[in-house]
Amino acid sequence: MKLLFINIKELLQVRETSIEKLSGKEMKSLPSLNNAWLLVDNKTIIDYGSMDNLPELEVDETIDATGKMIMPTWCDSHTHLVYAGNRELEFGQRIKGMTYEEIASKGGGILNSAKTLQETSEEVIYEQSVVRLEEVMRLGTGAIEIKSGYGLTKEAELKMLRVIKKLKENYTLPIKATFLGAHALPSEYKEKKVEYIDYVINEILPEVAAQGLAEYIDIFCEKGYFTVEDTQKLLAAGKKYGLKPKIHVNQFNAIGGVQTGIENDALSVDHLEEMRPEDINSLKNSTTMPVALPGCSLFLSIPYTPGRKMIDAGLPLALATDFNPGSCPSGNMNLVVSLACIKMNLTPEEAINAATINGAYAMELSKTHGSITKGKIANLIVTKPIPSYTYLPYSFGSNNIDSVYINGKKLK
Ligand SMILES: N=CN[C@@H](CCC(=O)O)C(=O)O
Ligand SMILES: [Zn+2]
Repeated sequence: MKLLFINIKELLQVRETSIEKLSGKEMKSLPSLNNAWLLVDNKTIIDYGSMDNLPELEVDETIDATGKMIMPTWCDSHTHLVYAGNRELEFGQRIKGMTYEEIASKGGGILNSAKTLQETSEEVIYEQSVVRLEEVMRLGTGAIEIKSGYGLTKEAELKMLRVIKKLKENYTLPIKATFLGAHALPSEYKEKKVEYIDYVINEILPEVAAQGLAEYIDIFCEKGYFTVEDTQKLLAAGKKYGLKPKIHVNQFNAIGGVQTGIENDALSVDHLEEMRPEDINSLKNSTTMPVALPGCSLFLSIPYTPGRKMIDAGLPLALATDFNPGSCPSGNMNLVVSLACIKMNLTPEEAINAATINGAYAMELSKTHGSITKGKIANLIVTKPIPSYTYLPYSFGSNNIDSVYINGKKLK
């Protein structure tokens, strides 16, 4: 099936050669082609060029994209999209003045979601997750990472990971699974944190690995949750099973988790709302991608990751949603890109790079996704007619997406 898009107002994120990621000043440029055509064969990007030089091509379908832009789909490298129920009651409590930490310390927060998930059947969790996955795909997400971490027992963690596996089987976009057994301390383990970490390492992790249910391992390295020592111990154990780290660090406090992540060759360190100069320095010359989650900052009214400062220091940066019931009940990458510009002072070019190619890197997908490059997978966003790509982050809250293609196929 050959598909030809013609009269594309601007083809964005066009990279002749495949790149892994962009850092510092490189993020300023978003290469594009005006008045372009794009040829897709089945699921692969075959060729592109200017309409001034459109060759004679035999195709099955021609799509006129007059006034519209085409770009790679968003790569959302940090989500908790599989969960049960919601936390709207806590939303009300926060509006009345309680903090996220206070709610968590009273048994709400992650433990609340874990209780609901434990009591919900695998089928129902799957059905609820499908609704969210299809929604974010229609919003332009074409590659996604999903974490466990609302199970907190062997049975419930495996149940979550099986739901992720079923999503992988039934949807054609790439989905990466992360094991986040150390997301919070279950109440049965209060005052017994060492025992819980040992339970995660000795009981759950081997089963996750044996069943091939995860690519990555994660931990919430934070005051009141898990320490740097817990993080070191868990990541070392994960390594034995070939699980690379992608970890939650520096959300409320900077306690050294960035360095532990880097020392353990973390693919990414995520959140980073609280960054010390030494955290920025440690990330220089590392292969670890820093990931900002501005939707979480918006929803919890906490500081935004100092993305401007980090890019100015020469670092790469990826953007992701953190889609979860407690700190960011939205999986809308378009909003994330707007927030990165409005609240973190990223330019539209930097934000789009962070949400495409750098997001792909944070899921080990940059060889196949994240840019318009010959041979890459045709996961595409076709915008509505818009004046420029700056209009995407500028018109925050508007849906500028006309259609989305996954593996060269238009979503219904
Ligand atoms: N901070 C840790 N985990 C999630 C929130 C989980 C929750 O509140 O349910 C996050 O990334 O923000
Ligand atoms: Zn998260």
